Amino acid sequence: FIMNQSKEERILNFVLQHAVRGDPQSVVDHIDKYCSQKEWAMNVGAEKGLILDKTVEEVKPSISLELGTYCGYSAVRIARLLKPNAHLITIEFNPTYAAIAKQMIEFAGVQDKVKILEGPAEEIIPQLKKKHEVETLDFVFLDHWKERYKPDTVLLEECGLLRRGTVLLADNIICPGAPDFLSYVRNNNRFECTNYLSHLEYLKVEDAMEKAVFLG
Ligand SMILES: Nc1ncnc2c1ncn2[C@@H]1O[C@H](Cn2cc(CNC(=O)c3cc([N+](=O)[O-])cc(O)c3O)nn2)[C@@H](O)[C@H]1O
Ligand SMILES: [Mg+2]
Repeated sequence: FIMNQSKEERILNFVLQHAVRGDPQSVVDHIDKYCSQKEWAMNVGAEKGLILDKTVEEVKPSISLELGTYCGYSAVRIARLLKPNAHLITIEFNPTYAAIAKQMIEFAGVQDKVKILEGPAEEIIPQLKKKHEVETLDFVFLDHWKERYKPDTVLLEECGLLRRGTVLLADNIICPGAPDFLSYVRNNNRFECTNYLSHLEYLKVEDAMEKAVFLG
């Protein structure tokens, strides 16, 4: 247990030392092993990760966006399921976390499918069309600050990044909770919502994910 390292560095080093390079499933499994046995961390985890997997397999997105990269656990989890030539853009505003995630994504061998953009989502979302050649998004995974879920959803719509059928999937609907996002999408007749009850990563605490399909 190396004290002068951050928890995120210890997670990365555990993966670098024990997981199989180039094997995204091995990276995902080793992050889950470390965070369930040694130190809790806010990765979406294995149980909610299955809901994420099923949604990605259902949508078969060509262009996906993730808000809140953290150590890259869900970026690797999503990228491992993407079809050839499909891409994930993931936004992370903490440079230390972004550097960890970059190494995690490269070790997993999915770096050709993932683009990490550093900065606050509210600044980067308006740049996606012109600067990052995005037309519209097929899939969005929300896992950043919970009070940003609603404003950034409104921003995505205002920037013309949602099209009929774009699927949003939001983590932590119960814990820590995103009440304004939940009431916004559930009371907005332009979203079709589904709730998936689950548990908080690595704990017995209840949590849920919300799927909100944009109806155009
Ligand atoms: N506006 C933003 N733009 C870009 N990145 C952001 C933004 N806000 C936070 N982030 C980044 O998301 C990452 C992860 N993150 C996520 C959160 C919010 N998520 C949680 O707080 C959380 C908390 C618990 N929990 O407390 O049990 C469980 C979870 O699954 C969670 O996602 N805060 N930082 C961090 O690296 C942060 O820099
Ligand atoms: Mg989360």
